[in-house]
Amino acid sequence: MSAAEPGRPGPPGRPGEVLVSFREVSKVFRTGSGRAAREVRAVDDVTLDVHRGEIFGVIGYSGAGKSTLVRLINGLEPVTSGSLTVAGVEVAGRTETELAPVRRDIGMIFQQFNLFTSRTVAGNVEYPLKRAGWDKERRRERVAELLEFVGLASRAGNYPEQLSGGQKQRVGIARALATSPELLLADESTSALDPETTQEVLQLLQRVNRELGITIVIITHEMDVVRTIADRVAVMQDGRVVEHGPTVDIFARPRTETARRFVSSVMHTVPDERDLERLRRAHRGRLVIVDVGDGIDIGGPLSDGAAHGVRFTIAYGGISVLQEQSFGSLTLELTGPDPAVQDVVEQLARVTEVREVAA
Ligand SMILES: Nc1ncnc2c1ncn2[C@@H]1O[C@H](COP(=O)(O)OP(=O)(O)OP(=O)(O)O)[C@@H](O)[C@H]1O
Repeated sequence: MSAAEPGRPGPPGRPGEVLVSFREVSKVFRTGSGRAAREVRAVDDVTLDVHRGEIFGVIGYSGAGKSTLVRLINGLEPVTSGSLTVAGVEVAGRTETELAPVRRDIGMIFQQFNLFTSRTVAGNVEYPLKRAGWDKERRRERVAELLEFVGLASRAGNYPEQLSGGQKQRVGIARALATSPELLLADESTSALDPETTQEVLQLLQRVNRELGITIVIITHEMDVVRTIADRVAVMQDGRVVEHGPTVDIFARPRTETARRFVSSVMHTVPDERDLERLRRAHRGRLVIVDVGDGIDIGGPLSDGAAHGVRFTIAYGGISVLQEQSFGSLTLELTGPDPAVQDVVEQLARVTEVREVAA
């Protein structure tokens, strides 16, 4: 298994085929000894599939277990229990020697780039090729090809300290791609970058995925990163995957409080506590938050309500488009006779998710 090289179109990938499979995977760190002994369940009973050819996002707050989850994939941390396979090969319980062939097919990039400061840009990219035993001429060609792909051909002789953060990450990406891995793990790869540079690096990762057919698992605490490039996403909290699915579904219908908070950090369609306080002061009627989007018809219940003396006002909300689907939420104030308002709320609940704003 080996991904296409820069310059050549990559395989389109076979959507749906599983590349990484977690089955009831846990990772427990044990620190200290005697009375100071402590156990941290960094990854707790995770069952999850990453499909070949996709960009899979892992989002969570600090300490949720994202880095540990991803480090299990290439065996940087051994699994405590459960089964974890990469391209059908079991990773759990393997020795370092047994892991070597699996690792050859996995590249990794890091938040702090982890470049060798004493080597040039070309030297950094060449390093994994040397380790893999490539001869000098092939290494030279491959390095040139990779630097061309990431747009740094003119910086081959520079040292990392002469580069911007975004350029350093592009060197990190070229180095990670050197031996044509099938899977790229990106650990907070844009967290040290400003918003504009973040977009540049994300666009490059998108090209790595689309043009070279490389599957990407990207860890982040920024929902904007997920929105920009992830096809599917897992939301982590306290070591557990509390929600996962296509990015559009998580955005359109977040089911857990954690996912809702991440979505509202970029969507601003759901009022936060401060907004709610203001809304309660400004609106005396019954306030409900309803999810809206393609295929959700809230017009029916609202027109029926109007026929029974219920008026509605849009107090807050918005609608956006992601991957060609529209979704969002509206906060409605309903006024009128109590039984008729109650009837409208029940009718709305039949067509969409309705959350009541407590008075
Ligand atoms: N080597 C280790 N020894 C002991 N505990 C660890 C170790 N690595 C991680 N942990 C603990 O495991 C939990 C999950 O950490 P992890 O770094 O995976 O989370 P994260 O979501 O990636 O957080 P961050 O975004 O801050 O890196 C934390 O409680 C952390 O302190």
